[in-house]
Amino acid sequence: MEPLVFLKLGGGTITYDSRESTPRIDVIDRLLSEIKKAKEEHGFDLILGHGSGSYAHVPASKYKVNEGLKYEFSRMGATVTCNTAKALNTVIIEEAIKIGLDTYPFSPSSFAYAGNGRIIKGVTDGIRKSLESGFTPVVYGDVLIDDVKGVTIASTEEVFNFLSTEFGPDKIIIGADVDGVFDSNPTQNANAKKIDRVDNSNIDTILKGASGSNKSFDVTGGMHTKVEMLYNMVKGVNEKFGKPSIGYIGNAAKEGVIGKLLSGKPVNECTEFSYR
Ligand SMILES: Nc1ncnc2c1ncn2[C@@H]1O[C@H](COP(=O)(O)OP(=O)(O)OP(=O)(O)O)[C@@H](O)[C@H]1O
Ligand SMILES: C=C(C)CCOP(=O)(O)O
Repeated sequence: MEPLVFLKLGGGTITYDSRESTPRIDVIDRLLSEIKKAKEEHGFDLILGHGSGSYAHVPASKYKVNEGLKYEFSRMGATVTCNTAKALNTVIIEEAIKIGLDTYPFSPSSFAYAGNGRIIKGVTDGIRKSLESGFTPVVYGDVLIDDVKGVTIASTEEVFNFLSTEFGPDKIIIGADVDGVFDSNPTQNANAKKIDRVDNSNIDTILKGASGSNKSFDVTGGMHTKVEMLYNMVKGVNEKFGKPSIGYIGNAAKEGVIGKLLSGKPVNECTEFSYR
């Protein structure tokens, strides 16, 4: 069996923040090419995920989708948000087709079910079989039907968290628009210092310095949620599968960083996560 890697392409990297529902096609193509090359050279299995950026975060925030079916507009808002998330997924798949990367889309709204904001059930046979058949399955942050709230938002990290308990990935990479995790928000504090490693010894301190996203429309918690969920995934794989899993938050906006992380080459623009 090949090593299994999860890779998220952050919404802030693959879309324009200030232009609603506008993809950065050049960045998407570069990242997909880095992925294709690394896969051809190193032969790992990959589950690819992508955030929503200025696509679904905008209606999710406008229609307060995370509050569930509370308002008269909630059902329509959930459908618009779900459809908008799918629209970016369609762009990613179209670009992968052009580049020759064999992807296959899996919408979390169709395979996963939530309970009070967390995924509690999901059918993953199709994802497993697609991996065995040589595809790169592609998932994304989506709207899910929720047992308690009616509907909820599941970030790509939440989807990865669920899939990590099923598949036990060896490596989990979160591609963001910063060089990793800093001791405070680097886009607001020029003196912020980058953290090279996160593990059992410093996770609590690091979480204190990791705040939300800079984007006004973000509904999934920014860097704080990423740090918390990535650490928990790495820990969870270690405990459930009895093997190490290594995590990275790295700068997907800088050329070559994702390719190197996928290939196991040294990278400065990242923070490494482990559990001992
Ligand atoms: N301690 C920190 N270290 C690094 N970045 C931080 C920190 N605290 C806050 N941030 C902010 O978090 C942002 C990354 O989170 P954000 O949710 O915007 O990423 P994203 O890749 O667009 O993800 P998503 O796809 O979930 O929207 C950075 O651009 C930065 O402004
Ligand atoms: C806003 C929606 C529907 C999903 C957000 O997912 P993320 O961009 O991975 O945080």
